Amino acid sequence: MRIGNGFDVHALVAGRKLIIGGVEIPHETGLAGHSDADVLTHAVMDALLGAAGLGDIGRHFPDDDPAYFNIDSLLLLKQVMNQLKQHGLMVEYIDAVIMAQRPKLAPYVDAMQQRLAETMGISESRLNLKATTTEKLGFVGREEGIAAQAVTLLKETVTAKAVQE
Ligand SMILES: Nc1ccn([C@@H]2O[C@H](COP(=O)(O)O)[C@@H](O)[C@H]2O)c(=O)n1
Ligand SMILES: C[C@@]1(CO)OP(=O)(O)OP(=O)(O)OC[C@H]1O
Repeated sequence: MRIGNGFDVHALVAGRKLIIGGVEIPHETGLAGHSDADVLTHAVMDALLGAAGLGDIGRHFPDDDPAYFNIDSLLLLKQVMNQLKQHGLMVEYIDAVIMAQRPKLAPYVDAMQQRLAETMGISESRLNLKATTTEKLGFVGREEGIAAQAVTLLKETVTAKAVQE
């Protein structure tokens, strides 16, 4: 088993879409970034890459590369899953929390879970998503940004074990 954690923050600004976990959420502000700024998907990717010993998303998808301008982060997540497969790694479990003062995310959590699980090719039972406010404290509480944190366990497939031995 291998453990990984990922953390990401994006600023809330006017004139951008709010996309979290691949789901577009109606809101008066959205997340700023070079990509679609899907803060949850970024945290999940960083957790997966960390557990695989493959660095971080900035190393794989540089934020000055025009190829990633406004890109759908789910496409990047698919690429991360391909990397895991090549290294003989499978997702055992992912648990993640989104920190947002507003909007209320509970109505969208099931849809995010479906989108992420489908993109990763894993059962929804291997993924748990949560949301919390920060009780109006800090940059999240002032609605200046949204943060997300993910923890994952990866297991080695039989092929990977054979290569190691
Ligand atoms: N943006 C958010 C934040 C929280 N929730 C849900 O509300 C519950 C209580 O949040 P507290 O920060 O007051 O602990 C939390 O467990 C979430 O279910 C939400 O939907 N959207
Ligand atoms: C995926 C990338 C690609 O530019 O997305 P960004 O929107 O720049 O977001 P950030 O989390 O700051 O860095 C990760 C980048 O690799």
